[in-house]
Amino acid sequence: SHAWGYGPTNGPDKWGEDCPIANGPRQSPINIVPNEAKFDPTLKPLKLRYDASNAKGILNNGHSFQVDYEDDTDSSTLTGGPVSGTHRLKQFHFHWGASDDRGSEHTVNGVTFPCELHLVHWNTRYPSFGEAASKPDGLAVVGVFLKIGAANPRLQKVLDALDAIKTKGKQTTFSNFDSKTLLPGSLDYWTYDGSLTTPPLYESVTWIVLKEPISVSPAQMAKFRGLLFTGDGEAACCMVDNYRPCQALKGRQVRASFR
Ligand SMILES: COc1ccc(CNS(=O)(=O)c2ccc(S(N)(=O)=O)s2)cc1
Ligand SMILES: [Zn+2]
Repeated sequence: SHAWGYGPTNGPDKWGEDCPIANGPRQSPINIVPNEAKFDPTLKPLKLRYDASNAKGILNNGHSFQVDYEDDTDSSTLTGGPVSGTHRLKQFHFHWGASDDRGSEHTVNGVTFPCELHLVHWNTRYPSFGEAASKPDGLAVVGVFLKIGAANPRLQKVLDALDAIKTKGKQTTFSNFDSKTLLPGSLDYWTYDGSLTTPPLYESVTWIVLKEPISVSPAQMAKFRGLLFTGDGEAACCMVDNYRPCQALKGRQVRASFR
């Protein structure tokens, strides 16, 4: 069976053929309707403590690119927020569009953003990421919207590394990067129970979507769009529109950490 992707023959509307959970009760992403999100005063502030020295490498995985972190100690963690216990940062990656009118996975009142950052964390009540990834409380992903504006200097180190990982399977070292610098000033968030937005689509993610976007310039967006889905020697296919459309809420409650 040909691998999943974002094309006409292997894209999101085909994923259910290999992954029946694609039509499950807690799929992601979703459209967030702020007026229908209930402020929950019991939600704790989000605590993100990241150690720049844990950054390991940057990889073109053929669907996006990701920056991988050492996760053998509790030095880069998410605590508080809607989750209990400690979650370790595993990787961050992005989703983006072929043009600035689309690209994010979550939407807000139907509004799309050109790009969305995902910081993936796993619950240390489980022995490893692989164990946690399929458990209902196994993962916590922080989503950050990117909005067209001034160039974001915090993105530049990541974007400058992309020339070295243009094609699928390429990776290079990437060290000393504090992913906290990618976060906006406010950590106000919406949270809901969801899933991975790519196969295996496990319903294991507590989503934490920040209300405040960070900026990205058109020139910086062009760098994302310079990547390829395809590997060396294959017919080149631009890595764009690597986002899953919004999924049905199916009765889920979205909570807000702010009034
Ligand atoms: C076979 O075991 C596994 C376990 C986990 C994966 C997925 N890998 S992953 O967790 O990094 C993510 C995929 C999609 C993410 S999103 N867009 O929702 O933040 S995170 C693959 C195989
Ligand atoms: Zn993602």
